[in-house]
Amino acid sequence: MKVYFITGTDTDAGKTVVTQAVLQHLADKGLKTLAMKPVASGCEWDGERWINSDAVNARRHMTLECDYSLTNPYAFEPAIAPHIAAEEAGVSLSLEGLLKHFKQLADLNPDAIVVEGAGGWLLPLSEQLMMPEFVKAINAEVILTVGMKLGCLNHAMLTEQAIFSSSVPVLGWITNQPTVEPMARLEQNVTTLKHRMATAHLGSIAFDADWKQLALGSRIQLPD
Ligand SMILES: Nc1ncnc2c1ncn2[C@@H]1O[C@H](COP(=O)(O)OP(=O)(O)OP(=O)(O)O)[C@@H](O)[C@H]1O
Ligand SMILES: C[C@H](N)[C@H](N)CCCCCC(=O)O
Ligand SMILES: [Mg+2]
Repeated sequence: MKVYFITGTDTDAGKTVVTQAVLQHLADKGLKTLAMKPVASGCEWDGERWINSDAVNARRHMTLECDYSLTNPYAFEPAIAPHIAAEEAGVSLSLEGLLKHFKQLADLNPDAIVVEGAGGWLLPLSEQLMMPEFVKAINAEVILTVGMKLGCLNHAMLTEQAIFSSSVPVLGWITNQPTVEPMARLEQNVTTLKHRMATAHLGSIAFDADWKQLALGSRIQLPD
């Protein structure tokens, strides 16, 4: 079983778009997939539970089925830093708790699990725990979403270095245009990244207001 962890240069970089593209790419290859958004802040009450739109979207693109609570075991209402949302909700986020839910997904025997982070790479989950510890524990390979805006060169290189420092393998990076107007000199910035990043450019996703309805699997390439 392969595990992909989708991180980004920042919140709003396009991790959810890239998560969709990765799930579609794997489905196009005929693989059995499940999705996980382990910790989500920014949720809506559906009458029974807190629901997060990233998790809902990812679930549309996985090929196996599971209960919502396995995709998104920790869901908090306010769109704030998750460790603060958890503390306010009286929830203690622990590595054991996260791994228990991940194992329930793995027990469904998928070929791949695609996990979307929250925010950027160095995300606190509690006073003791940071997201990279979970990523390492689930033996994930990281895909870095680079949200193409001014400042992204620094953020992309810093993030790649930080992932290396966490001793977690990086598969590569995907460029995403999160705004209708592309950043100035978009192509030159991509060229600079290709020159400066240590890992592979796995694809690029253009802005499209209808991205949720699009087949994005062919926009990226993942090694087998
Ligand atoms: N390629 C794109 N085309 C159209 N809209 C996009 C694209 N990429 C991002 N957006 C828009 O930008 C916003 C942020 O993107 P997204 O939700 O994927 O970010 P994220 O990195 O997943 O953030 P979070 O940390 O909240 O999970 C969304 O509202 C999305 O609709
Ligand atoms: C609410 C937002 N859209 C994300 N889900 C959470 C972003 C957390 C960022 C934490 C930080 O690095 O400051
Ligand atoms: Mg997201």
